[in-house]
Amino acid sequence: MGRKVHEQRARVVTALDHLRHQIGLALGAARNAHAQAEQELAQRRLEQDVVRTGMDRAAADPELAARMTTPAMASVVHKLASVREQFYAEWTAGPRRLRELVAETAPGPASAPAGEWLGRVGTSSGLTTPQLWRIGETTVDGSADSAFDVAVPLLDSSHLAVTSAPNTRSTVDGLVENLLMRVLSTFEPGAVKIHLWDIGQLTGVLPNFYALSRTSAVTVHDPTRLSDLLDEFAGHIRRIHGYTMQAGHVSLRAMRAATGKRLEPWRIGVLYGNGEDLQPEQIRDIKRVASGAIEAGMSLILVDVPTMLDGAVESVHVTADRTAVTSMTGPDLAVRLDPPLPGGQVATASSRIAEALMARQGGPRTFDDLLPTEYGTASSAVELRAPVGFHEGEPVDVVIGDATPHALIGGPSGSGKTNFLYALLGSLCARYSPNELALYLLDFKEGVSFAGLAPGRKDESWLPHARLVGVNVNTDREFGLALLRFLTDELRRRSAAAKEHEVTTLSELREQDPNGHWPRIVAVIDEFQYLFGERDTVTTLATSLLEDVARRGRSQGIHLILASQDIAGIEAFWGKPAVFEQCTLRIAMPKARRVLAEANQAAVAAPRWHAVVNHDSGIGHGNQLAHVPDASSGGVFPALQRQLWQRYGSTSVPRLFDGAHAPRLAESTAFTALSPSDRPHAIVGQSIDVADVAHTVELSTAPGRNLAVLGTTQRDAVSILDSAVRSVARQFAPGDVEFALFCLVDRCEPAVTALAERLHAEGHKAETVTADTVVETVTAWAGELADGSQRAARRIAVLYGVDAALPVLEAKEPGRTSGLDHLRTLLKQGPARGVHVLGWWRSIARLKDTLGFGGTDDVGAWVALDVQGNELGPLAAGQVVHWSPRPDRALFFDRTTLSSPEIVIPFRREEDLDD
Ligand SMILES: Nc1ncnc2c1ncn2[C@@H]1O[C@H](COP(=O)(O)OP(=O)(O)OP(=O)(O)O)[C@@H](O)[C@H]1O
Repeated sequence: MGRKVHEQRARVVTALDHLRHQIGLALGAARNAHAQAEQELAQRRLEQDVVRTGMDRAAADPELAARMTTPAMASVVHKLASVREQFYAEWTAGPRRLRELVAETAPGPASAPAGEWLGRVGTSSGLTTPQLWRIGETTVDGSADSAFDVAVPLLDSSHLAVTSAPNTRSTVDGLVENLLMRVLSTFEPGAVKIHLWDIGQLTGVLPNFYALSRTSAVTVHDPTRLSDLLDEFAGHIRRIHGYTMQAGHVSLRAMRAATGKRLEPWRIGVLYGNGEDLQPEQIRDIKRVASGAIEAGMSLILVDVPTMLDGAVESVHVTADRTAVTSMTGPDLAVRLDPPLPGGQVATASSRIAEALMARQGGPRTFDDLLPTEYGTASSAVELRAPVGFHEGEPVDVVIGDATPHALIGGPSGSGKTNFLYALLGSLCARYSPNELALYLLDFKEGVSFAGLAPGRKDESWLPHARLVGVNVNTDREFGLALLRFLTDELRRRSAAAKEHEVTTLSELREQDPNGHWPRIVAVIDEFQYLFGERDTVTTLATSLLEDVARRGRSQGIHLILASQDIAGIEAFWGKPAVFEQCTLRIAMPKARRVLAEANQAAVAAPRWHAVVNHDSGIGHGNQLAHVPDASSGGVFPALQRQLWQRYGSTSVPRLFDGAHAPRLAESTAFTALSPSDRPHAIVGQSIDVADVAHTVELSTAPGRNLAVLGTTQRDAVSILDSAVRSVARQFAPGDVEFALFCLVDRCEPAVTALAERLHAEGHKAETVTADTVVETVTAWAGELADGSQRAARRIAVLYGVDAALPVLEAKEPGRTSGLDHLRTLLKQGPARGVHVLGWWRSIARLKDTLGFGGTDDVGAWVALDVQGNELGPLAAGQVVHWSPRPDRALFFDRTTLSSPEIVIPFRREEDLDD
């Protein structure tokens, strides 16, 4: 038993010894591995520390030097030395390559030393821009040989954020001035606009730019008005973005490349903060502007404005005098900034660029500068586009088309509205032929502002594009209605044609119907608020017609230009927002109010002879300021008109409607066009209409085909009878008509005699009847009606002052029918037998007396002079008649042709013209 136990124990002890040995071995191996790992770690740490510090600096550092000289670290030191050797062997070419790169992408003033360019005016037209702009240099190993340029991207590429250590403002200013001067000296003047804003300074931001700040190249903004500057930038971005996208380009740069034209200047906004946070909304606006700016050719340089911009932005942190670190070169390289440019030389260079810019923009432009070299070559199929003025030497266009179908022009009296209209009309008419553009011009102002566009006494020429010129229509609001009616008729005609050709727009119609005559129509209504001047049916009708034209005109190429003294004009729109909203083109003359959007104050600040042209319904970002050349002083417009007239003049003459001018029968188309007819019409007076037409009464055989002239105004009454008789006479050969002129009022005798002589001269039979023979004549004429025989000739009885003869006519002799009864017979039965009465009654009561109980049916047509509307109702089928008598106008009603009475202008007899 004892031996067995002993053997067992010995086995255990042996096993344990073996185990201990094994553990000892394992532990020894682990210790070794650990020691090796620690050494490797120390080597890697040393390697890292040396790389971070740099070999040379590490050797000078006691702690690092001690570590490096440890024998265990020899391999590390050796490796680093060989890597460094190899790197420097390659790097010797590095600075050269970088220098070449900068020279290539930052040519000329963008990187060259100032002595080579400072003071010279740039020449690049700005189709492309340098990609980098030098700000300084740096070196990796401190040696001059390995120095290379440090340059930053800016235009079309990036924003720049500059931050500064305390007391480095002069270095920062030097950096910014240097950069801006390189940019300004690269391009021809005007290609870059710089906006300076400094939270702490009203003036004195970059004072060496003073000369440029008097031009549009540099604008210094009020420190309290950052939001205005940001709004302005946002407006430019929206506008530029709008038109580049519309033309199918993603950015201004892409559009420039595609079109080969520099359409806009680059804009650089330099914002100096003070390192403290701006207001949250200002930060938000800066970020918003920054995010869309690059595509619109705008870059921001933010100095000590603590914000992170999205997208492309490079940074420069000025650490000490002329020293900075930049995002281009990384945190390890200290950049030596270029020395500030000599202040005097910068000021001189600024003056030179400013002078060159002013010379380039030219002095005040003239009307001739608005005109193209070749006239009449533009097509209006898509739109009308013409410059109307200039801004900093560049033309400012007005576009009338799909997006801006109608225009509203406002400005106080004398602010140049009429001049603007002339500039616009001249610029348009020189570009578009009368086949492309037709004008309808109406001026409600007293005066004759458009009269020169129609043929006149002084000048035989006219504006060939003008189809209608209406002047002095301030009391003839109906003429405005007539124009609007004409335009709605034209709308209808055009939409019918469009339907027929299965198209919807004018440009498509013109494509489908190339031989059709489809000019764009522009109707100008100056002082249009007169249309809405009273609470009456004219206003109601004008409103609905105007809304119709405004809504539907766009697609049919019918455009309105409404001009007014601001307040009055805008108030006229109250309750008619449709028209106002459709006028997306707004033109505000200086001091115009309410024409632009409420918050848009551009017109307040606009200088004299300028206009704010806004194609965005008056919203601020659409503002384009334009100096409008003088187009209205003597001889300027007429010179163009004469050239255009010589070119196109043989086309039809525009109609001139002059409300202050009494029309003459002999000059009226309605009269001159008359020829013999078996359906004679008596002309009563000129219509208030777009076409040169007259109101007439057909003298047919229907009952009631007689005419009554009512009122006391002898001159007009005589004129109306005169034109009625002369027009009838013109429609008959001698012998086919007979006239009896009843002179019942002595004062009419000269007129009656003159008319009789005229009729005789024309070969007509015309007897003169006086108060003494009136009864005898009507009795004879009535007798002839009664005997039933049909006369070959028509007979016209013309009675001047029937009321004066009533006592004689009413006189009754026993057993005989009175003269009055015979007259009644003539009125009642005459028309059916070719006998008509044209009579003048000086009061309605006397007319009623004449007609007796038979009612008014026998007078189917009447003309009222100084008679109030309410007296006329019974003569107009009981309708309410709105009529307040006014000089030289009359109210006409013919129940067979008119639904309600209309205004006529009596023709003036030649004998009365010198009144
Ligand atoms: N751009 C301009 N350059 C030079 N003179 C101008 C210019 N614009 C207007 N004028 C002159 O100023 C005067 C008033 O201009 P205009 O008649 O165009 O003003 P308006 O606004 O139409 O005034 P109103 O409503 O009283 O007729 C005219 O004598 C005109 O010749």
